[in-house]
Amino acid sequence: MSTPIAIIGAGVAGLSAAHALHAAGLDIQLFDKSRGSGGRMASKRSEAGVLDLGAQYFTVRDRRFAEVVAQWRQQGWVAQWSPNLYHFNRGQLSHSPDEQERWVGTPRMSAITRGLLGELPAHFTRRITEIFRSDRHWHLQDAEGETHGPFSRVLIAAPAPQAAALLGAAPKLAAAAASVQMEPTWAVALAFDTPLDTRVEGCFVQEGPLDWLARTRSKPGREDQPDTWVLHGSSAWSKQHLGLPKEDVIELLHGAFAELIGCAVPAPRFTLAHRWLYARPTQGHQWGALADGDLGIYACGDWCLSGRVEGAWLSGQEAARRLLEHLG
Ligand SMILES: Cc1cc2nc3c(=O)[nH]c(=O)nc-3n(C[C@H](O)[C@H](O)[C@H](O)COP(=O)(O)OP(=O)(O)OC[C@H]3O[C@@H](n4cnc5c(N)ncnc54)[C@H](O)[C@@H]3O)c2cc1C
Ligand SMILES: NC(=O)C1=CC=CN([C@@H]2O[C@H](COP(=O)(O)OP(=O)(O)OC[C@H]3O[C@@H](n4cnc5c(N)ncnc54)[C@H](O)[C@@H]3O)[C@@H](O)[C@H]2O)C1
Repeated sequence: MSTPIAIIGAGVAGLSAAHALHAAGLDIQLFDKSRGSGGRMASKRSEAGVLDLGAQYFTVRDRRFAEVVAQWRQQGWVAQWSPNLYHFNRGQLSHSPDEQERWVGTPRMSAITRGLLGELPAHFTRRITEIFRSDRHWHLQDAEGETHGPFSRVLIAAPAPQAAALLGAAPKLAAAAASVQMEPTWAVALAFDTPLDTRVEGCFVQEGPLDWLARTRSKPGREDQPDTWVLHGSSAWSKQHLGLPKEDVIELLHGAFAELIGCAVPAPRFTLAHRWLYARPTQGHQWGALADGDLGIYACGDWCLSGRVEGAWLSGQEAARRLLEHLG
């Protein structure tokens, strides 16, 4: 058996790379600090059903991604979502239909990463704190003080600030990752006993504290759920209110929602708030992935491309391609 490759991060990018490397016949091992896969495309189980707190849907622009999404559809991992779309601007809620194809995981966003993970070897609740070289191989140190290895190569698929912290052995890659600013997003979920009397199923909000809101049961595979809504704070608002207690965030975003939705909004029977510290890069890049083939260190993630699900998947593919190219 060959010395395996370590992949840090089991979000879309890490799993995209893992798949490509596994398909090429290489041994890989995934490490993630969370309890499961998905990263920012994770879904949370709650007493009000499953909630997509991060990525809400994805669009497809790249041909290679279109091909893989067609396979995911055949496997039953994704379906098209055609919400009754609105936008809110200058105090007005307006119907805003368009022709864009939008996709969601079924019956939850995390079905995609769960499918990609399959039987791949993975270690969860392992926050990697250091990557070091010894005896011509790489080793990982985790937050519990445990060491993992040896590995022939290491691929880091974490958000840019977290990747930068692990890239000490590759200063040029570390500098590139450290140059990427990522902004936070507060996400709030509200569940109502009586369905809200509105036709809105998704809304782009262009002013005030909110950026986006979606009605969960309008998404395929979630029709039987209670009437839950996911609200996202804007980057500016989320940054300004980063340290606010969750109860206050819920109260403020619930208030903003009630003001714009245009129907009576009773007290929710269930609420939840989640803070995404590194939700989105402030700008896209065209790096594809970062690589130092001599050292055997690679980095990928949405921040290397578009800051979206598609960018994350493509970046994972590019990191794997460059690794395989270096292997010859
Ligand atoms: C609120 C929100 C809404 C969004 N909406 C959309 C949308 O509608 N459409 C869209 O296309 N995109 C959306 N996005 C963006 C999309 O979710 C991301 O682009 C994509 O999921 C990023 O995937 P990734 O694999 O690059 O990173 P991540 O999903 O962040 O995966 C990185 C993984 O690395 C792990 N990790 C980090 N550091 C360590 C460490 N030291 N040790 C071990 N593991 C570590 C993390 O736990 C995580 O699982 C949204 C994001 C957020 C936060
Ligand atoms: N909140 C966060 O942290 C986010 C991190 C990363 C991405 N986020 C949002 O994801 C979607 C995905 O972008 P996309 O794939 O380019 O989607 P899109 O549907 O094409 O929308 C892009 C952008 O265009 C505007 N828009 C699109 N359709 C309409 C419409 N029918 N009416 C009005 N405006 C429309 C809107 O501003 C969209 O944001 C994207 O929403 C990221 O914000 C969140």
